[in-house]
Amino acid sequence: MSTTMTTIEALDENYWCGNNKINGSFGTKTVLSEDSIVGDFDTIPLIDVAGIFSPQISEREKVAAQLYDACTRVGFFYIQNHGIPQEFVDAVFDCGKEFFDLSFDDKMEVYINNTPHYRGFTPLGGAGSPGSDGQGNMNEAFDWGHDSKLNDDPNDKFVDPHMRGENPWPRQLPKFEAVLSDYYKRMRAFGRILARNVALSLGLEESYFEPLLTHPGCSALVAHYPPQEIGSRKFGLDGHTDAECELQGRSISVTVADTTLKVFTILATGDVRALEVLNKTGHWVSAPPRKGCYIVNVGDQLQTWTNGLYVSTMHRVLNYSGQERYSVPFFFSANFETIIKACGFLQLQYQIDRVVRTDAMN
Ligand SMILES: O=C(O)CCC(=O)C(=O)O
Ligand SMILES: [Fe+2]
Repeated sequence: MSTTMTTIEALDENYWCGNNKINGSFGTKTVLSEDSIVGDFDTIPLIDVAGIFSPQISEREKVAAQLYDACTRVGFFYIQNHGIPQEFVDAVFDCGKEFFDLSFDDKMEVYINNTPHYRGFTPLGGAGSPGSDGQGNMNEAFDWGHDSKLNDDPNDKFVDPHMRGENPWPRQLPKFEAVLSDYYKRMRAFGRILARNVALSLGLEESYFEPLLTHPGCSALVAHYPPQEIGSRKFGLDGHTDAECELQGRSISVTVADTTLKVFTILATGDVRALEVLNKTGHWVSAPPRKGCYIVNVGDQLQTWTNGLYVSTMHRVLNYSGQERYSVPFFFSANFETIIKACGFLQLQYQIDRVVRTDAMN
């Protein structure tokens, strides 16, 4: 096995498949209804994360306890008081809108398939499973991620030819690269702090993940979802978890090469409601934007690291709002060459958890 790829190791038979899937493959959970419901939004917790910046361990522990609760029960949570100024977010949205307003030919100059490392422009309908009209998801997007200019690790020896590569920037928009690069650096810095609190929430040393986050293969995208006809059975983005384990149409479930997996996603939603999260009873619950908040969700890496204790929950986008929608997910990932495997301590922990739950049911 090469050490220049992100790998999910085969999981032991006690691996619990979260609420959605087995060993990283999609969609084993039964969806009881295709229609969304106006859900109880309290089921997606709101966490004030100001305490993660506190020098006092008691403050950090208070946040960690809430993270534990949200990540084990839901896999999604809102965060407020995250310290990222709104103008940084707005600037990325503005750049995204300018980009999507370019002509199709201009956008195609940075076509994603012109790079081997998944960067640049995906046209409307160009990703996801094609429907009866041959079109995929009803969104267009621009992806960017780790490259030599964004790297902040002088010891980064990662040389994989597939994920290692430069971002193609649109020549028509002079500020685009600077704005998206600034945002990337800020979100990576925030992700590293949040990862310390995730470690604390798991009863690990706060620095536990740090050696794996020195040149993390984070990526981000700005997406545009045009309004969809109500009731149309097209998706803005079809049901998925944040694994992105798909390469050239092949779904890869156990060993994942040439792609990055997500530890967690930090999503700026804009102000248009369209995101839906599959809750534990198999219903799609709307997750509306909340002012000043990001939505964070557990990705497949974290689900694997925690042996399924933290759940990577399925979600989708349906834009029935009648408005143009934009969103900016930032996918926080580990170093490309990290081998992702469930930690022994957490395997034990989860087995104990499961015994307790079984006892409680009897
Ligand atoms: O735009 C959204 O609300 C969600 C986007 C998303 O789930 C993704 O890009 O993985
Ligand atoms: Fe997602």
